[in-house]
Amino acid sequence: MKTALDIENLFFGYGSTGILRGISLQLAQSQVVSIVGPNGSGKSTLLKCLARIVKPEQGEIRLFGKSLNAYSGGELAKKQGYVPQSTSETFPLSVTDAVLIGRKPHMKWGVSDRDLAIVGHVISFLGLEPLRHNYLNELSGGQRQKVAIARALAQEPEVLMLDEPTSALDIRHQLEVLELLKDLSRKSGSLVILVLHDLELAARYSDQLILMRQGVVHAMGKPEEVLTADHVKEVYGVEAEITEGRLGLQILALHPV
Ligand SMILES: Nc1ncnc2c1ncn2[C@@H]1O[C@H](COP(=O)(O)OP(=O)(O)OP(=O)(O)O)[C@@H](O)[C@H]1O
Repeated sequence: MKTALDIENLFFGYGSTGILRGISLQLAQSQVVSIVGPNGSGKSTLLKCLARIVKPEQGEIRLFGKSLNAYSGGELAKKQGYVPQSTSETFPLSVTDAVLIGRKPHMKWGVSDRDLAIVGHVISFLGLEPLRHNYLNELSGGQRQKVAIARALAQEPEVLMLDEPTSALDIRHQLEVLELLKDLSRKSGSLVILVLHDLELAARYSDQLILMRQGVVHAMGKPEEVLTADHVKEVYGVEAEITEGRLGLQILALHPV
């Protein structure tokens, strides 16, 4: 499988505080990769570096073989999409218009029939049809989160990054969104990178996990290789029993160590 992202010896800090400390990864297309790890371990910061929201102090990120810095804003927006952790957008913008913004990198002279078709498709795919004329400020937190995901999907990026995309969703919508993202990676060959806290859902829907601890990659690989009782203890400081369940790994967190 073709490498989509190649990250080499990445360092980043806010001010003088080092946050990411020498991260190297190669991520191929057509898969779901989830970044997991405790609060403050640098998951969102890593995603922000990959989305070029913040600039690493040291190291190199290559997207399809080309330095991330060498992409123009327009080129980058066609290749990758990013959904931040929380979206507090309350502009007086309808759901349809908000999703249509995702098509902007592809528009030439205006909105095409194809743009409208993609927007309509994504809206119905995410079950937002009944809300399509509603304004963002009339939506619940979970509905707004779905609109942010819909916009990123409408962008049709080859690399889609989502920071805790299911944090505001109920269990049914969590499953729906994660199924949809997995499907996208399979059908369109996209690389989907998620930051997730729920280890069981991460294991179930991801091809690979990146387990972070204090700004470094503690372990990376298939979910069953990464989510071992030893790793959970080392990284989260929790004694856990991990078993193979019907739908994937089941993690019973016993007590802090
Ligand atoms: N804008 C900022 N300015 C200064 N420090 C920051 C900023 N954003 C994050 N940090 C710090 O960087 C560290 C890593 O934060 P980051 O958000 O990447 O962690 P995370 O693993 O995503 O955490 P969480 O699971 O709590 O969302 C934390 O110690 C945080 O306090």
